[in-house]
Amino acid sequence: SFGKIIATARYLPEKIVTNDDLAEWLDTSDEWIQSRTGIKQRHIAEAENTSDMCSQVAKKLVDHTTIDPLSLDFIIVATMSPDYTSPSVACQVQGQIGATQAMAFDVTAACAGFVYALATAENFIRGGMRRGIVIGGEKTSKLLDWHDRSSAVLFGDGAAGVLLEATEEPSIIKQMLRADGKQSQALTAGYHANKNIFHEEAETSPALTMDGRGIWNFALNDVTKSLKEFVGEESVDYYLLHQANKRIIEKIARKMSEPLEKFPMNLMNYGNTSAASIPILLDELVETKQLSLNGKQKIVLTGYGGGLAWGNLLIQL
Ligand SMILES: O=C(O)C1CCN(c2ccc(-c3cc(CO)ccc3Cl)cn2)CC1
Repeated sequence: SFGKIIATARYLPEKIVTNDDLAEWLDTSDEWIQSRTGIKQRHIAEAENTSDMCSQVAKKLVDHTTIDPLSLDFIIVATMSPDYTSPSVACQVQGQIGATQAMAFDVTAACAGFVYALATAENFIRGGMRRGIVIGGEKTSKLLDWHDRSSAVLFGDGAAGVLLEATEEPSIIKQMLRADGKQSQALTAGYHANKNIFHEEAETSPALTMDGRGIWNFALNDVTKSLKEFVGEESVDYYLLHQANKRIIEKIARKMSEPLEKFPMNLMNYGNTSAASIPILLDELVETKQLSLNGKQKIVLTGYGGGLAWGNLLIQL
């Protein structure tokens, strides 16, 4: 069997923080942020943690499809901002929705996480599993240095995901997963103090660090080159790229010699939601009926970011 996306759902925390809000304590401006990133606002979770947002997504997927949670074989959550290292967010979600027959684990691949997780789920279905949930969820706001204007303005919180079911026709027809660990320091977050009773290491800040230039070049070179090879002569209706930066997406569209209309963007409303960015965009496109889950349209999902990791999926919806 093959996996088919049966339903999509998203959850954004209520609080909206605008560029002007950030300018109240950061030396930045709405003009700078919008012109350089395309971002106008972002949602920031307050009391809710990553597992709470992911559980909301799982609840929506179960409620909208009226499936029995006990019929779920797997729950996979892609996140770089888990509540804990143990238990996984996926296990927390599994408990919240009572899907006690499902195996559950997290995937850590930063902004490529959802693509890695969906490819992993497809492989489980090809291996015999029948139904599962794949979620990308982030609360990067708890990892940021909120006084570093170069990174604090870029990120937002949120979660979104899909319900995947076994069918006879292939839908996720091609996958490519890549990594370049030599550039692992280009985006770091959540470093755990490396100390125990026997060894003390100089304290390193756990705050997110980003080599913007390094990731920018990686996106325009490695990611774009892979995307060109991956797509080949396929005719693609929509490219759902990780929503990191408006100018990057425009440059990739040009390098692909494809019209910008094929590269929908919602980063202006959410900022960079890391592993949640692609499923949030997918759910919005389904909601506005630009995409329908009836097997006609061909889309490509492209995640790229910390690791460095990146990946492409070609899906006939
Ligand atoms: O000065 C400027 O114009 C700055 C230059 C640096 N910028 C960047 C650089 C890299 C990213 C980025 C981040 C991730 C992590 O999810 C993944 C993919 C990308 Cl391409 C986002 N913004 C912001 C505007």
